[in-house]
Amino acid sequence: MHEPSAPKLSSDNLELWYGEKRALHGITMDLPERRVTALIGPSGCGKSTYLRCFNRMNDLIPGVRITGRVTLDNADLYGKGLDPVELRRRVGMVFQKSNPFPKTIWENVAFGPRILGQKNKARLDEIVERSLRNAALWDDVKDRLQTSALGLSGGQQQRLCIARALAVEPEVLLMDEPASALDPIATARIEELIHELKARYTIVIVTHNMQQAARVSDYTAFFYMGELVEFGSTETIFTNPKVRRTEDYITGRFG
Ligand SMILES: Nc1ncnc2c1ncn2[C@@H]1O[C@H](COP(=O)(O)OP(=O)(O)OP(=O)(O)O)[C@@H](O)[C@H]1O
Repeated sequence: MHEPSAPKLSSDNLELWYGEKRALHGITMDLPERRVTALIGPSGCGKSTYLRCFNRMNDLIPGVRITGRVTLDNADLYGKGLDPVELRRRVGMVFQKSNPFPKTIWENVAFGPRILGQKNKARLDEIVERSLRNAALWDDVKDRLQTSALGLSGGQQQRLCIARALAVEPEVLLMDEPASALDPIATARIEELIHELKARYTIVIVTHNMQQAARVSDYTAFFYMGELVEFGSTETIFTNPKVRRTEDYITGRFG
C-alpha cells in the first residue's frame, strides 16, 4: 500500500506510572512520518496517556513517573536539554472538546505565533489566513475574523483549534478523539481534513470509533490494559489481525 516511511516518533519500553498505578507497560512502537496512526482500545487502556507522552503533557500531572525512551526524530524527549515549550511547538495537540479562547477568530490563530515573538501585523495576517485555509475554515470565516470564536459551530470551533495548532508550524499533530463531540457532517469534514493534512504532518489520533480508525489511518495500534497488543497497517489490523483479542475488539465482541 504505502511506501515505507521513517519513524517520526518512537517509544522504546515506555512505562508510565500515576503514583502507584502503572498505566503503560513497556510500549515499544515506531510511528511513521507523514502518516496517520490511530490508537484504539477500550476505555482506560492508556491511549490518551500514551498520546500525551509525545508532547510531555503528562509532566503537568503530579505523581507521574516515566521510564524508557520516547523520541522525536531520534532525539530523546525526556533527555536533558530538551525544552518542553519548543517541543510543544513542534508537536501540536487537538482535544476532544474544542477549546477556543474567548477571543476573536483572528486572535485565536495568531496567539501562538505572537507568543513566539511575531509582532508584524501583516505577517500575522498571512499566518492566520494560511492556517485557516489549511484547516478548511477560511471560506467560512474570512468575513468575520474579528468576531468571537465562540460564535462558531462546534465543528467550526474544532477546525479553528486545528488552525491554531497549525499556526506555529508543527511537525506532528496529536488528536485526542477530535470528532467525538461532533455530528456526522462535522465529523466527515474533520476526517477529510486529516486526510489532507497527512501530506505535511505526522498525525496520531485516539479514537473510539472503529470506522473512523479504518477510514482515516494508515497504521493502527490496539491497546489493552496499558499494553500494546498489536500494531500494524490499518488494513492488516482490520482484516487480518494476528491476535485474537484485537479481532474480538474490532468486531465488537468486547469494549
Ligand atoms: N491524571 C491521572 N491520574 C491518575 N490516573 C490516571 C490519570 N489519567 C489517567 N489515569 C488512569 O490511567 C489509565 C489510562 O487512562 P487513559 O486516559 O490514558 O486511557 P484511555 O485509553 O485514553 O481511556 P479513554 O478512552 O476512556 O479516554 C486509566 O486507568 C486511568 O484511570
